[in-house]
Amino acid sequence: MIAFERLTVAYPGGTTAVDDVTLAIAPGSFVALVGRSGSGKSTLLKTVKRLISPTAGRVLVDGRPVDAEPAPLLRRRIGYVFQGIGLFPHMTVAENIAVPLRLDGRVDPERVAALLDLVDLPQEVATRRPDALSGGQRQRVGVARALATEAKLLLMDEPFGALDPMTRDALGQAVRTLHDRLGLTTLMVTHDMAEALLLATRVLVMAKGRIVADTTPAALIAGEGGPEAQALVDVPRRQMQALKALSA
Ligand SMILES: Nc1ncnc2c1ncn2[C@@H]1O[C@H](COP(=O)(O)OP(=O)(O)OP(=O)(O)O)[C@@H](O)[C@H]1O
Repeated sequence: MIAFERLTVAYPGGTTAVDDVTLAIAPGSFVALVGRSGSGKSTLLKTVKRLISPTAGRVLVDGRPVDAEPAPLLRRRIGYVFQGIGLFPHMTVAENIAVPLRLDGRVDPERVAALLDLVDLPQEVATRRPDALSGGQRQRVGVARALATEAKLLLMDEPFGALDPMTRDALGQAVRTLHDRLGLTTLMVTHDMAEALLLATRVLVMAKGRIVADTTPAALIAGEGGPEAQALVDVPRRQMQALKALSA
């Protein structure tokens, strides 16, 4: 569904954010992209939606280079959820969800209602503005909007970053359920290795612009994937041990 071929992104200041990355993501997979701050995760993700152009190499979606069609057509096929969500504050929830539908020329109140159902939001929030919702509810609106045009590819950049742990956990599970139910291909950037291990079918670890581990959650928990990956897995592992020690 996505292929990166010898992809390099160097920013004008001289930082090579993505350094010669080659990998393919199969349809239906839920891939978590983890790594320390500044390792290049967001930059890699943004090249899929053509928000950033590569310095070298190319990105393919559905077997076609992303620059083979006008950007709006490409973007319509890709749902994108990020931490700040970017809801329009002066529009109602329904209007926000309808933005991609309007661009498509097919605003339909029934579709908006179905999307609210899909993300488990009550219909009564449709007429509220985003500032009258909780952070978790706003994030659900972001997911509904991302899926409005029936995109099969979902990109998420720290989608639950600003949420409390219980809301974060519930939303993570909800997105995984939607992924399974709708047959999506999902690529999610997260700082949280526990979240990656619990939600993803495959985990990519980035360091200094390179993919340094590409494996399954089970293999990572078994101690595989190399030192960078294990440094990240060690965080939830140590927390679990500390909790066990407390209850002993
Ligand atoms: N617009 C930009 N101009 C110049 N350098 C940039 C730009 N955006 C990102 N960078 C640099 O590129 C590198 C990778 O940044 P990127 O945001 O992709 O990392 P990240 O892994 O997503 O980080 P974080 O987890 O903190 O969001 C960093 O060194 C960053 O400072």
